[in-house]
Amino acid sequence: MLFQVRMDVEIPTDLPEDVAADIKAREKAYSQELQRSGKWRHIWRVAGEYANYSIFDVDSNEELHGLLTGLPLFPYMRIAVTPLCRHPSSIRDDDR
Ligand SMILES: O=C(O)C[C@H]1C=CC(=O)O1
Repeated sequence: MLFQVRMDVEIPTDLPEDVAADIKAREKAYSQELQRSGKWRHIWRVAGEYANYSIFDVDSNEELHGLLTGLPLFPYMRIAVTPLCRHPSSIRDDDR
């Protein structure tokens, strides 16, 4: 199951810099591990914003929920999820 996910990050300005740096480092490792696993298929920065558009490929809504709530930055994010399905004109075999 494919989902487009938009993540907007809002780290409080009063969060100590070292704490924020640690969370971002753990977020990067978590994200890259999921990308290597194929669960997090794409990630794109929204130009000019601390936000991304991502594509997740998961087995269920529950799995997506678990992955998103496990993000180290989750407490500081607004997340919007859009379910996707194959477009009849797609020429890509892996769009499912
Ligand atoms: O930078 C972001 O968009 C937030 C988050 C998503 C992956 C990651 O490494 O950080």
